[in-house]
Amino acid sequence: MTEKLSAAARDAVLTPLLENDWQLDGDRDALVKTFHFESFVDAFGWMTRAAIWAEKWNHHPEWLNVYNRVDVVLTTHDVGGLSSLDAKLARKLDTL
Ligand SMILES: C[C@H](O)[C@H](O)[C@H]1CNC2=NC(N)=NC(=O)C2=N1
Repeated sequence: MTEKLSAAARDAVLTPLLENDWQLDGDRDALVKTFHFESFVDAFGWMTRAAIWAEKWNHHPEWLNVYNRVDVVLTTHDVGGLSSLDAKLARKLDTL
């Protein structure tokens, strides 16, 4: 069962991500980050790799691709805010 990140867990989980260019959208309790690539093909290839992990974990990003840029929003719709799954997916997106 996915649960919202507790107040106690938030700092430890979110601090490394915020230090790696993720930002908090406080209105939606979401993590947001823009990824830049050399080309559309690079961007779309990265999205394809990300999509495989998202499907494997049944946790899916909201994202917008414009040419070589991908704007990503991570939040957990089922709980109305951030869960550990968002942090897990954020860390994966940073490594792909
Ligand atoms: C029914 C299905 O398991 C759920 O809707 C999953 C699918 N992917 C999801 N992705 C995200 N980001 N949040 C969710 O709450 C979510 N829930």
